Amino acid sequence: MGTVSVESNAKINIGLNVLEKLENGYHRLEMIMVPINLYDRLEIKFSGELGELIISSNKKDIPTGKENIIYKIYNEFYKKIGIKKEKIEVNLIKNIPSQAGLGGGSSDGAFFLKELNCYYKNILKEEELLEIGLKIGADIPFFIINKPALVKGIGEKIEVINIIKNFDIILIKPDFGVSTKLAYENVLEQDNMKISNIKKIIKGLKNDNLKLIVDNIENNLQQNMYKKSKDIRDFEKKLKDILDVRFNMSGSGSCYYILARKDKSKNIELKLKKEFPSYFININEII
Ligand SMILES: C[C@@](CO)(OP(=O)(O)O)[C@H](O)COP(=O)(O)OP(=O)(O)OC[C@H]1O[C@@H](n2ccc(N)nc2=O)[C@H](O)[C@@H]1O
Ligand SMILES: Nc1ncnc2c1ncn2[C@@H]1O[C@H](COP(=O)(O)OP(=O)(O)O)[C@@H](O)[C@H]1O
Repeated sequence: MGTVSVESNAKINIGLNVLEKLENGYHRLEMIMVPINLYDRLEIKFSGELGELIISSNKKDIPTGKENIIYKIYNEFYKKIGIKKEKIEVNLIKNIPSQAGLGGGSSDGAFFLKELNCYYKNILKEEELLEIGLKIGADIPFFIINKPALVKGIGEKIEVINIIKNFDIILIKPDFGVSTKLAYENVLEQDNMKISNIKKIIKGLKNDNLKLIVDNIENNLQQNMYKKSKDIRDFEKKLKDILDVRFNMSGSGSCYYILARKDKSKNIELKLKKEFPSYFININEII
């Protein structure tokens, strides 16, 4: 019984290598993922009586039925613990852009799962939560751990890394989204794909060497989408014309980010706001 309010944060991928395609159609990856201070909010009301999940949201383009990741988590959780479902109302305040490569849906799902488990007195262990998460979305396990990490497998092998968080993350997003499925399609058939040197990125993160990080970031899904999508090519050209710093796509996009020291990020923000006011999202940090 009662209502809780939970913030679910976004993430960015700092480097993303697609290594091989697996039997189940998913791809084996090697990437760095970091949680950032950009949040959705879940207002969760436990009724104390049997029933179903009712989702409402401030954003009309978000599904509020069984398509919502939160609904999938709800069904899977009760199936796992083997008790009748409780009527729960979730009001989802979306602030993380959708189809952006920021993990918004996956994060909502992961934080709802952690809250459900907490409501049932931590009936499931972390590895059981990770198992449920992975069944529903490859990015969900990361948000259950929710720390800077080297992530492998399809997204389930998570090795937390201690890093120095001493730079800003400037987020920019065009006015279109990217389907994750499309970003993965034929990615391994592209030739001269540049890959991230993940070891050097980790070294840069551990030693606060921003140049070493930035110089070694590549994203295979970005390169795949660049080949497939004129919209992506046009967007990158616009950024290249006004920026003299590297920018990279997060995950399957369409959000891009620039990593910059705090004394530089304000100037970049002003330049972006002047040239493309609708693209600028925020200056964020790793949390
Ligand atoms: C690309 C990444 C990088 O962090 O994040 P986003 O850009 O979505 O935030 C993730 O791999 C996305 O994870 P997630 O968004 O949970 O993917 P899912 O819903 O599980 O899968 C959507 C589709 O993406 C493809 N997929 C996803 C993960 C993976 N390792 N290999 C894949 O091939 C599959 O075609 C799958 O059907
Ligand atoms: N809680 C949710 N928040 C956002 N999108 C959701 C949610 N549940 C399901 N979706 C669907 O998942 C798709 C991808 O959402 P999202 O995870 O935000 O993108 P990305 O995986 O690129 O970060 C959206 O098109 C949306 O229809």
